[in-house]
Amino acid sequence: MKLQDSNIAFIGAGNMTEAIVRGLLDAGEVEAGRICVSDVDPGRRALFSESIGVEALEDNRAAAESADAVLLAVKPQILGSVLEELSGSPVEDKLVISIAAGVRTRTIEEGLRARTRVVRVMPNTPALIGRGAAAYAAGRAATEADTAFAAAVMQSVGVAVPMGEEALDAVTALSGSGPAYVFYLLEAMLDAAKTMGLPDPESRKLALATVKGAADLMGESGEDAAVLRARVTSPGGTTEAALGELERAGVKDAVIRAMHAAEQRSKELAGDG
Ligand SMILES: NC(=O)C1=CN([C@@H]2O[C@H](COP(=O)(O)OP(=O)(O)OC[C@H]3O[C@@H](n4cnc5c(N)ncnc54)[C@H](OP(=O)(O)O)[C@@H]3O)[C@@H](O)[C@H]2O)C=CC1
Ligand SMILES: O=C(O)[C@@H]1CCC=N1
Repeated sequence: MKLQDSNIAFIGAGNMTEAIVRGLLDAGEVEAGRICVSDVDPGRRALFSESIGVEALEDNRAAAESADAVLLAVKPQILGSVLEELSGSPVEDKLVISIAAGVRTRTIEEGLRARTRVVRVMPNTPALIGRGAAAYAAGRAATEADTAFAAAVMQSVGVAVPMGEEALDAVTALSGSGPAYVFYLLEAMLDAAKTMGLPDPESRKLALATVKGAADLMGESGEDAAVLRARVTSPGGTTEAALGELERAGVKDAVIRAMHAAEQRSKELAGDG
């Protein structure tokens, strides 16, 4: 099954579906006519049909039945009811890709059929601009072609790496939730810049270039974060003063605790926390 020749249905047309669909369309990987979404919210359906230009239905079964691959993108807490709705339909014989945090491929197989081909993916929202980071793992009945298809969807909106399913809770904590940690840091940096009297548009430009530049420097140099941090930190200088505050406030430990909390929450959403 080739990505360009396939019809994809997204069940749940929320933030993550919007990021992936807009990312796929912008990348020119899939024609709008091959994408259908379904959602309970008329406002979301209107956004997809009117602004994004793809079919948007209220009926999950109808959306899924006309597709070659069905991407489950509702909240983990309501995935069970959506699986009930889809069970006994032709969806059970299609490739099912789930992006729901925590929910195991086995749970989806049990909700549909043991031989339903399931691939679980953990994406993130920068997929919207083709800069997503995703990891994926195959269920018991998924073929290599199925895994390749899910990988192709995610690679067309960013980087995608295969992982054992047992790693996906940790991946969720790292890259699934990760953009929020960076936005949190940016919020704080920009709040501080404002209190120092810096003008908004310039602060935003400088802060974004700093975060992107630091990430790219680490990627291109291949150096560890600690080495690059040391190169910024002149003895007795400004960075040392700043990092001292971060250390005293226990920020590094808090980030570590935050990621463990996200991983734990992913396990709880799976029902085995
Ligand atoms: N946002 C992110 O960064 C990431 C999200 N994910 C996963 O993606 C999934 C979706 O997350 P996200 O897009 O943020 O969530 P959203 O809440 O933005 O989107 C879910 C959408 O599904 C709708 N919905 C609710 N019930 C049904 C139903 N029975 N049938 C069809 N649609 C329904 C919701 O409507 P309403 O709001 O009215 O309930 C909402 O529009 C989650 O499982 C999450 O774990 C994974 C990685 C990253
Ligand atoms: O917060 C969440 O549960 C989802 C999964 C990863 C990012 N957003």
